[in-house]
Amino acid sequence: MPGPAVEAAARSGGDHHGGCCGKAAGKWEKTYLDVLGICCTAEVALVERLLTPIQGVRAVTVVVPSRTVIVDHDTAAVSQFHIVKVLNKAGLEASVRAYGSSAGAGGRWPSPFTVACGALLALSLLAPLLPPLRWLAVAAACVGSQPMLLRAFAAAGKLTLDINILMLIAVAGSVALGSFTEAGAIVFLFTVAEWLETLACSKASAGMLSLMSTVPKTVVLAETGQVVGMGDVAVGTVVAVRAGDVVPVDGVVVGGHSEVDESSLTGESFPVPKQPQSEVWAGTINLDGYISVRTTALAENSTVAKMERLVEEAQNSRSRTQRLIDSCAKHYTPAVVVLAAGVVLVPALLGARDLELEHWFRLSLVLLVSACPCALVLSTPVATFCALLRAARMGLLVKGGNVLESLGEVRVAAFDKTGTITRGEFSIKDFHVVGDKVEMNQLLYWVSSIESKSSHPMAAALVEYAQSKSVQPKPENVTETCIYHGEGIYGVMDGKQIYIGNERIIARSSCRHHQHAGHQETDGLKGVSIGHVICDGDLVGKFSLSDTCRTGAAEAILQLRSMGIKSVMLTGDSAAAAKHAQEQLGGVLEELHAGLLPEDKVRLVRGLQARHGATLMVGDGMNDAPALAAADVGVSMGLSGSAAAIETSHAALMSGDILRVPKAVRLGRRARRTIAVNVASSVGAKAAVLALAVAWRPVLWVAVLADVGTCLLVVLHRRPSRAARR
Ligand SMILES: Nc1ncnc2c1ncn2[C@@H]1O[C@H](COP(=O)(O)OP(=O)(O)OP(=O)(O)O)[C@@H](O)[C@H]1O
Ligand SMILES: [Mg+2]
Ligand SMILES: [Zn+2]
Repeated sequence: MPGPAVEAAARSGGDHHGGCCGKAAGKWEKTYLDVLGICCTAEVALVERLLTPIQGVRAVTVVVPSRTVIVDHDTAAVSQFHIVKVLNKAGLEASVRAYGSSAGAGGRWPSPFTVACGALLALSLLAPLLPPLRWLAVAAACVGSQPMLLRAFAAAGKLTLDINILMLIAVAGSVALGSFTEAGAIVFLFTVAEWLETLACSKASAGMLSLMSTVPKTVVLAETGQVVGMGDVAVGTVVAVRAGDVVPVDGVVVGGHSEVDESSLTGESFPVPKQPQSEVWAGTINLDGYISVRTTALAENSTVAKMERLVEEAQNSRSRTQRLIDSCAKHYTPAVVVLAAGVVLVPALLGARDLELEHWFRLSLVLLVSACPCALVLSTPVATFCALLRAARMGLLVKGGNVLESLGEVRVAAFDKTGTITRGEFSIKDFHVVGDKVEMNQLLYWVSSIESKSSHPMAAALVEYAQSKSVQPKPENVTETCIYHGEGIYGVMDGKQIYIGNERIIARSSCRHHQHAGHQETDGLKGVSIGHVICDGDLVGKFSLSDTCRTGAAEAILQLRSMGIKSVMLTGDSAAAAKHAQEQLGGVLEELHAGLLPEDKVRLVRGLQARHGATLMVGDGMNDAPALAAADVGVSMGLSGSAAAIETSHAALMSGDILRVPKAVRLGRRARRTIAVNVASSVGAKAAVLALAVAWRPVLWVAVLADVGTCLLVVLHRRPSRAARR
């Protein structure tokens, strides 16, 4: 394992950076930094203002709940250590996260400032015995506020009003009022709370998917045994993967047999058997056996790299609630600071003196301390961050906070049949020629060669069936193909125009004498899907295939029903096949819609949204993309074909376990509840402190305790519920 190198998503070849900005095509790197000094979104503005102007920095992403800053920069123009220096000059305690290590290495122990502050404060409590000791409280405040001073100056320099400035004013105010102990207590409370928050957040960021850290940087070429760097591997290269190795690339097995642990991607820990033609993914573990794999995607385009980028972007995409809170927070802080100033200036101008003025001054300090909406502003991102991570660990990639919120609001679930409710592994029940124009082997040769061009689950079954009759498909002899979603596939072979598909494709092929008589001989088999082969306008073959429902499909639909969510099936397959699946499920589905074209699915999803509200659609990412995009939450299932699906759907379920769908809805609901509790407690605590200050008397350290206490509560209030853990 190479040393802690930062993820080098080196984009090789004609990198689009080389040209456009006229710089030497540098090596773009993503540096992950732990920045302990981040308290809440107030510091996000500060970090962005510090880093964005640096020459060579292309993008800065701040993930507040894990105190992670991800900087996309050109190493030729700016080194990661220069970036760290800029952040540390502002007292943000930044460090480069070593690759694959658990994040947040720093912050294990309170900083020496905090310990010294605590010790001095404790000594100052002996002041009744020895009065001069009370000055130790001021010393405690000065020692403990070192880090705050640095950040306050940096924030002031960048004209951002952040918690450090407010706290310093409050400390200075209480020293001015002669309550030294209170000044020391504010600093001590604040720095201890910061340290505890850092501990909690480093645990969270340790969970941050650093999947890429599991992917090796070198590969072994299969034919020469030579070890080469990942950057030199082109698509189509055959690499060797020995037992115990981590699969280095996405690819297709071309030789050997083994079992692979895909839990890093799907969250499912049972080993999956792999043989020639099986797909394997980078980041999964080759448990036993030796396989040679033909690369189908380069390192940074691998599914695991897409997953990692997706989780990062998801952390950064703010949900509707969060945007609302952040915009309120932006106005809240300056408004409260102005109010705090007014609360002391007005009485002073009206001639208030001594005790009365002191009361107003204390009240204005309490207002100041309550001015930073830390807890409120953290309430959404922390809960969202943890929920997204938990989802990713169970193989569900959710694209951001608002998708998570929508998951929590779902009222109806629409399921695609093939590959979603059913395994999408068809078996051929019957395959025969019609008429005497074409004999069987010729038919099998045409069908399997043309179907080799289709990614439809039925196509694989038809190709396999032909091979079982020792007919080898020759896709290279297919001179033209066209996929008709919802109908079938068209291909030209040996000068013949061949259509393969369902009823609709017969109409499309303007098949001359299609008699409906054909139905009865194959409809006998219950619930099978019927396929037709038309060659130059003549019906020359028929076949029927059937699929089995996934285990757990009925259970998943029942669980959704127990959560008040109704389930419907939308399928392009025939009504017989849909009814057959419904019987296998024990009739749990409330509605069946069959024989749909992809655009029909979109129309039906919109109908469900209009009738019931938030709609969840679960389908395979390929031909259900429009319906998945139309739903409030479109979940694509299955690891294969997920690369495309990840782009089009709102969430990608990497495993085939349909029981994760109700689990995901529960996760969304739980995240919404946590956010509501966090918002209520942070607003409630501030209101209580202010009410106490006005009604009784303003006590500064209570205000600080309330502020940092609710921050801590929000950060710690993330226990995964038993349900979500199950
Ligand atoms: N490559 C193909 N070969 C043969 N028939 C096909 C092919 N593609 C589609 N069809 C026919 O068109 C019908 C609809 O296809 P479509 O992919 O829209 O739905 P589906 O995937 O079968 O079902 P679902 O909508 O539940 O996923 C299929 O049921 C099948 O009868
Ligand atoms: Mg389909
Ligand atoms: Zn804050």
